[in-house]
Amino acid sequence: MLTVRAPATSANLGSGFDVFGVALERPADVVRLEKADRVTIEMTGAGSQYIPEDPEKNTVGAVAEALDAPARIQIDKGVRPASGLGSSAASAAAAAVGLNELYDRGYSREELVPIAAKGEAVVSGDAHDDNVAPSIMGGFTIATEKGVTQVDADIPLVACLPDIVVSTRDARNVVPESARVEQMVETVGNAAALTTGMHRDDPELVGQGMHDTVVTPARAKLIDGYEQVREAALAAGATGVTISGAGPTVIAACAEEDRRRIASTMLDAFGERGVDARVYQTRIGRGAEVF
Ligand SMILES: Nc1ncnc2c1ncn2[C@@H]1O[C@H](COP(=O)(O)OP(=O)(O)OP(=O)(O)O)[C@@H](O)[C@H]1O
Ligand SMILES: N[C@@H](CCO)C(=O)O
Repeated sequence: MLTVRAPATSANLGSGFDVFGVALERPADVVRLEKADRVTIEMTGAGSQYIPEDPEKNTVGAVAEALDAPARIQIDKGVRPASGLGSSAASAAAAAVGLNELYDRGYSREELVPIAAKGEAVVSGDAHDDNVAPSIMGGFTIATEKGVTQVDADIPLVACLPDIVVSTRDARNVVPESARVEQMVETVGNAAALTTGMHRDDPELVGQGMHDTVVTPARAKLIDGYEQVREAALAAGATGVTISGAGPTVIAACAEEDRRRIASTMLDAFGERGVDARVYQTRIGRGAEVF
């Protein structure tokens, strides 16, 4: 059997709604695949009891169909679904990379991004590239209609996942339909700062660029304790804090030496609201790996 490890991802990063994404060093999904006459899916791991094994409803089914690559697919979830950590995308990315190899289809990593995004369309209604792109290509990615730009970057991160479920579909329903020109100007500045920070491996600039006044405030209302956790993380030294993906994970950029303190502060802040949470001390990492 072929084994693929595909990382969790954090999309948006505040100012890059539906465009920016990063691969996380941890957690990750591990997917095993072997050729078969038809697609079958077996799920284990975090939250797997809530994920359908029906190929029509699981992200990997659409990927196998797009690649005309039927297989027995075993998914060990390291990334809980509806987390804002690109759970559905990690499985889709692993399937795209693994089936491409198993069936010798010859697609490049960049060409596999829209194929994996077909899996995302199964769960959220739209084919977003911003989670599958970093899960396949690693690093920091800028996904637009013209394709994906990838930058290797090294930024320490803390991802704090509360015991709250926010589906991408619900989080998209609260996104404002329009923004003021001043907000657009601010967003362009922040996105440019963040991109430059990624090139320089500069957590200060990345954190500064994570600020967003358009989408994040609307979504924050879906996450009990978001403001308190954000303020606590900033007070503990985080350079920027925002919602990861569609939430409920809250993600902070920081300097290496502050990461442990920020992680425990974020856990405590959720705890003070009576919300259980788990925390990943992580960093920007590699894309899907085949073993
Ligand atoms: N292989 C899969 N792994 C995880 N979730 C899956 C998979 N296939 C289908 N799903 C469904 O996708 C939904 C979770 O996806 P959703 O996009 O809401 O969360 P996410 O991927 O963690 O978040 P985000 O995209 O915001 O980072 C759940 O309803 C789950 O049942
Ligand atoms: N960019 C997407 C990521 C989740 O798929 C969103 O924030 O809705």
